[in-house]
Amino acid sequence: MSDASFDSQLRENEAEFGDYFALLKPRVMTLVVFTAFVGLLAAPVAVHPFVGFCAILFIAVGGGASGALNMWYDADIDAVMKRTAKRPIPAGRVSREEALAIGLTLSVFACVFLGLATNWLAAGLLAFTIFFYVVIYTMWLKRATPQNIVIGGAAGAFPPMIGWAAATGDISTASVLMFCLTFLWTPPHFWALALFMRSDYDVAKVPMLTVTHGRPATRAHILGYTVLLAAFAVGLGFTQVGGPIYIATALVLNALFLRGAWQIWRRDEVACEADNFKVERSFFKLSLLYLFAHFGAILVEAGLDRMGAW
Ligand code: HEM
Ligand SMILES: CC(C)=CCC/C(C)=C/CC/C(C)=C/COP(=O)(O)OP(=O)(O)O
Repeated sequence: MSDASFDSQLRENEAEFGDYFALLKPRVMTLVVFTAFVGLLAAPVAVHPFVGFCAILFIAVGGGASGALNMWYDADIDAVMKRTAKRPIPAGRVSREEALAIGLTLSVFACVFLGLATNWLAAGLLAFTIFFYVVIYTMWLKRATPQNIVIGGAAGAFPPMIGWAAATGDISTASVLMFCLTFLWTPPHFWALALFMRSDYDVAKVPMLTVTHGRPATRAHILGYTVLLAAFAVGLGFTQVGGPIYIATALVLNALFLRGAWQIWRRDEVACEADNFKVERSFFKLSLLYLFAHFGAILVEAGLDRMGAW
């Protein structure tokens, strides 16, 4: 990483509150926080609303802190990619040192206060998730292997387990199943984006699958993982996490997701260039709806179970 070149061009412009907030990757973290929220509420124990609120707040702060640390380390990559060039560090509004200080401070704050508000298993899982995203994914795998997001995706899959642990103080089969759902979802989610952003990663020399193995291989990987994900996601409906509403949701969304993956697999470069990756872009958007709806359905099923128990 070229510290000097970045630091010399930093602070050309004054930072505003929005720049510091942007360091926390708030848009991506919405879904991260939602899955943590579902993990917390799906757990079969009653959590005091104030404790639940604090738990979600500290998980959100921890997630945001990991985003700031990611931006601190990846400032060189972000500066050369069109999608990320306007982020606060490459745009020269926040320095790398500030991002590092904010990321570390908020990480410690979030883990300690989550521990105090709930329990130390949840705090330990949050600390491990931040470590995994920042050190294992960002500092190591992202620049080392095209399997970066398959392995690194584990980081994004932990939040429902953290939420569950915050409520119960343990790790159970149900929370591991929620982990697996997000883990299997991450590759199609990300590779769809990589298909229409390939030139960005090319320029930044990030060994994403699209760069190292090309788009046809990436399309085949998307289809393969989507089949695996669909089998798992529908199967989940027949476990303690699922139920009829979840199954109906999963059937519809997995049919749509499989159709999208199939269409992507059959596409050639000419068609992609002609419609500016329309199919890939809508598959990426569908991936967001997909995870949101699955976790939403898990939440509804948990609520119905509780009502049945009353
Ligand atoms: C290693 C795993 C992952 C990678 C590499 C990845 C990568 C990305 C990238 C590059 C974007 C575009 C962001 C931008 O334009 O700034 C994105 C968007 C997004 N990701 Fe992921 N993602 C991963 C896992 C997750 C997980 C686990 C979640 C949630 C549980 C998630 C939720 C989102 C959301 C909500 C967006 C849309 C943000 C927007 O509206 O702009 N991602 N992802
Ligand atoms: C609670 C907690 C600590 C949650 C962390 C959740 C987490 C690891 C989410 C990963 C999602 C994400 C933004 C990946 C981006 O990859 P990238 O960094 O390569 O993307 P970029 O190019 O947009 O920076």
